[in-house]
Amino acid sequence: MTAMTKGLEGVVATQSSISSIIDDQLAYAGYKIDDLAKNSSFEEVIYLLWNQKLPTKKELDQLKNELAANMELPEQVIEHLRSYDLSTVHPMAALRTAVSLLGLYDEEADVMETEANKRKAVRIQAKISSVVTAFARIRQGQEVVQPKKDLSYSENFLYMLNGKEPEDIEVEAINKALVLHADHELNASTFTARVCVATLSDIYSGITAAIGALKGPLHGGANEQVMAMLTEIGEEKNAIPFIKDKMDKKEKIMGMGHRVYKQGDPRAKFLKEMSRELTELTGQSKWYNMSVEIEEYIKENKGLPANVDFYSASVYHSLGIDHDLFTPIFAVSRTSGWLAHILEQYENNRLIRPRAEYVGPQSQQYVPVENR
Ligand SMILES: CC(=O)SCCNC(=O)CCNC(=O)[C@H](O)C(C)(C)COP(=O)(O)OP(=O)(O)OC[C@H]1O[C@@H](n2cnc3c(N)ncnc32)[C@H](O)[C@@H]1OP(=O)(O)O
Ligand SMILES: O=C([O-])CC(=O)C(=O)O
Repeated sequence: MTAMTKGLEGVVATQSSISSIIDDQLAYAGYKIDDLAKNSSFEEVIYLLWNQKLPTKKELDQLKNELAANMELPEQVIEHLRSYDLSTVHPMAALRTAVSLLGLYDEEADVMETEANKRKAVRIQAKISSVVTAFARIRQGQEVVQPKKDLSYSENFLYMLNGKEPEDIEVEAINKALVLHADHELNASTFTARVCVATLSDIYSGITAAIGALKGPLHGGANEQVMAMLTEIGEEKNAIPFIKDKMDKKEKIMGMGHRVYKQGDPRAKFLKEMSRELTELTGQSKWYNMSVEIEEYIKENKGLPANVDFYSASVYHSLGIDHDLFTPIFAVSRTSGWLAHILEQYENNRLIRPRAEYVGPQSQQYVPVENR
């Protein structure tokens, strides 16, 4: 057996052609994230991740149409969302449950053939944003908004969330955020998805498991925590004393640090710029200013860079999105990467089953319960 590495740091656990992090640069199927963030639609990125090539116009149009055509949720799923205790259920828990439930209404859920899995990938990607937006509206006591077939994925997301067609700047921000969060090599939730389906379990189980992993605050859940921290800080003048105090108590600063990037997360600069623009536009620059102060302080004193979750918080806040929907938006985007990895895993599968180094007591003598 090889030596144990805590948290599997640095362990190469699979081969993949979907995304790469080389010299702190992220690329999807060889295309730099900088180029994709500037030029791509989310639908184009979905196609790229699933096929490892950019689509032709015809292929892109076909995927866009298929996604728009599959966004509507089964009525039973909407009814189920209505049945939750809406005052306490976290949207990530609702999403995790609803995706599992969607599998019950997909006749092909357990058909393990490649083409059926690709069809399910389209259906899951299409419906995931409808689940998030339906839940968000139901808990506000609002009607569920049905998607429009002529809108893009990002437009439909905002339309279904807010019940009105979005402004260009909102669409641009959401599209960029979806592109930037879509895939990230073997992060914890993607690894979870691959472990799950490597048992030859179904695609809905893989996505449900991945949502559970993304929910945690050390992973996707950090973006909500960043906004909670900024809200608690309240004013720019409080930022550094607050952070100093947290560091003295050895508490982690959410949105800072990364397992792989030690110099900087290449996605963060795009979110930082969006945060600057959007907070200025909404007259709420304090969120951006505070974030910059925290980023600089942590970099200087702890050598840690901001990760993708840090500035996404003030971006989504500026778009008027509820804070507990930040991680579900991450999930909507990352579903495209999870699905790509699940399809790749099925194509070249082997059970994922590492070993544990046993450190507990050995050679214990069994004592009957009445003598203990
Ligand atoms: C999309 C994403 O998932 S991006 C990550 C989102 N998560 C967060 O933002 C949560 C905050 N960040 C963290 O908890 C970590 O940086 C992680 C989980 C992202 C990476 O963790 P790891 O690679 O396991 O690093 P680990 O937690 O072992 O930290 C190493 C050292 O840096 C410190 N450190 C790491 N992150 C932070 C942080 N955010 N704030 C303060 N200190 C930190 C640790 O306390 C530790 O210090 P020590 O050696 O003095 O004990
Ligand atoms: O790769 C990671 O460990 C976390 C991350 O940044 C992501 O999933 O986008």
